Amino acid sequence: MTPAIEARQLGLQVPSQQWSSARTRVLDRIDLAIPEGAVVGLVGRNGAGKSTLMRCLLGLQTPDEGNAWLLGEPSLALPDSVRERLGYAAQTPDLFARLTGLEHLDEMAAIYPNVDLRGAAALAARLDLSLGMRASALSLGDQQKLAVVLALAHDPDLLLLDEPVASLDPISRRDFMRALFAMRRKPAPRTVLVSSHLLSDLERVVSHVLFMRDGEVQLFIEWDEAVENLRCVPARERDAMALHWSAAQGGRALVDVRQWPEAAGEPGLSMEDLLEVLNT
Ligand SMILES: Nc1ncnc2c1ncn2[C@@H]1O[C@H](COP(=O)(O)OP(=O)(O)OP(=O)(O)O)[C@@H](O)[C@H]1O
Repeated sequence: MTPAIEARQLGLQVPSQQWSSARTRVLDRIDLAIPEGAVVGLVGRNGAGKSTLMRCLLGLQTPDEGNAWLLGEPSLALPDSVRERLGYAAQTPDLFARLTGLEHLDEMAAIYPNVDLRGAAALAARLDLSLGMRASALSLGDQQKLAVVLALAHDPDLLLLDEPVASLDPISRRDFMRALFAMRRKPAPRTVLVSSHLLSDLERVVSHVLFMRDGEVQLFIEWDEAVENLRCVPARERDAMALHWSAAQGGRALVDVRQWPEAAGEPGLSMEDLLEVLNT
């Protein structure tokens, strides 16, 4: 089956400093195939390249190496038939300051055939967001909520959300994550790529995790499989059997219990453990 999101050898370099010819690699030959219906948590420290990856996947930024495809079509030449099936909320909400939430939805309804105004209003109400206020009058958290409501309004098959809950209060975050989780239960498979630093929130909703560091994909795995088979264990030295090793906390290794059976008794895996071992 065609992956919902695919990247092959996707690479991007940017100038290291304003007046220098040196270049920094922001995306490092990324290969990726995200199956339809996956809800993928994109995790990495600040500057890992998460937003840049999303923009390249969406064709909003042109990579200087490799290619990407969304729903089987090249990211840099997406036909309208695929654009209509995409939803995207950027890290910084991209709104029209003078328009209210309802006016944003009307604008969308004029472009997209299947905008569900009732569903959008219901989600806004669940998130305690007023759709009658101009975007410029909304708090940053409410602007983020509106961006998410808009990204979901036309019931997209593929949703890319860049830190959608960073400015949300805990109750809105919980409601939003529930809405995201409910999407997985819809009959049609729906694919979601969502970046967040709020790992305990992600743990509840994702089917897969994608860890990035310095523009590279370190790990892409089904979360249930990771929880079942991976453990972080104390290890003073790098062992050939370890998948990753970190010198932090006296040394810790990421191991697979099928190759390292004594790790089976270690405490269960959390995303925080994984991030720490993969990033220190
Ligand atoms: N157009 C650009 N020009 C210069 N540097 C850029 C450009 N685009 C991205 N970068 C750099 O690429 C790196 C990755 O940035 P990106 O925003 O993708 O990271 P991120 O993982 O989303 O970070 P965060 O968690 O802080 O949002 C950063 O060091 C950023 O400064």
